[in-house]
Amino acid sequence: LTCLIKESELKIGTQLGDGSFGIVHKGEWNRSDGVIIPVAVKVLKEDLVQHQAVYDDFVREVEAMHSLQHPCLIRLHGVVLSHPLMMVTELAPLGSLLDYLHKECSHTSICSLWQFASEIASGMAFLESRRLLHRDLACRNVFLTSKTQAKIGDFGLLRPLPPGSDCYIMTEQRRVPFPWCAPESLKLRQFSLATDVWMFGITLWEMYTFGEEPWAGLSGHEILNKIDKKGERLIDPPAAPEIICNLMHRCWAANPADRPRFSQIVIELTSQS
Ligand SMILES: Nc1nccn2c1c(-c1ccc(Oc3ccccc3)cc1)nc2[C@H]1C[C@H](O)C1
Repeated sequence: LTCLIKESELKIGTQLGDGSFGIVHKGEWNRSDGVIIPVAVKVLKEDLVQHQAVYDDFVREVEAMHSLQHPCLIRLHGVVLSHPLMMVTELAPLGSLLDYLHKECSHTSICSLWQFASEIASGMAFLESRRLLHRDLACRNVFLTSKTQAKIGDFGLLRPLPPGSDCYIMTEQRRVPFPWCAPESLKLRQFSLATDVWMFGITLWEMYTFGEEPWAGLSGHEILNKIDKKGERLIDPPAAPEIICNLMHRCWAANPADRPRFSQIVIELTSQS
């Protein structure tokens, strides 16, 4: 494992919050070359890697994540194979985009949101180019390393697409974020590059509503009924420019094949800004 970190190299500080799969602390990593790096340390929940098979699977995933380097992805520096496991990653001093939107609320300028949207699309286009799914794209899993830099995190238990197929049937009992899910994910537990695009549309909606909860108060069944049977979609956020509303609706096309690819979305968001 190329990215093993010894527990003795880590100094764990204050708790930053409760991320997905575990608690996150601020920390310092005393790298073997003597450089001290500010990091975030995700202490994974025990039950996550209980069984040896899951543990081995996870260690393989980490190898894949460690190899992904992109300016719009939170860098995974390595893991500490302690009990519980710890993931040592790049620190995002401004925390999650969701918390930032709630705190800053409408003080976040529309052009900052546009810049964040372009950066998220760019990070997702990189995952798409490696045929890797995120499966849990949402504002809670986007982090700010500065007021002008958003990075995607928690591409944690991403699953490489089975060779030759373009969708992944979800099996493990991982909790599914219903309000962010495409109809085919809710109906058939299918996840694909196109379902990541649907989730990007929901993430855009979260951004331009400054962190509102999509389909608040509805059950998975009620959401599926609305988006699948009735073809309903979330209300256009008043703060969203026409072009962003148009993009959201294309990401929410009922037929996955009609949704844009991230490579296309990046071109639209960067050429217009
Ligand atoms: N890196 C961070 N910096 C500051 C605050 N943070 C970070 C992470 C965080 C997110 C994901 C993660 O694990 C990864 C990252 C990349 C790829 C795979 C897993 C570690 C920390 N989580 C938080 C806080 C926000 C949430 O409330 C907990």
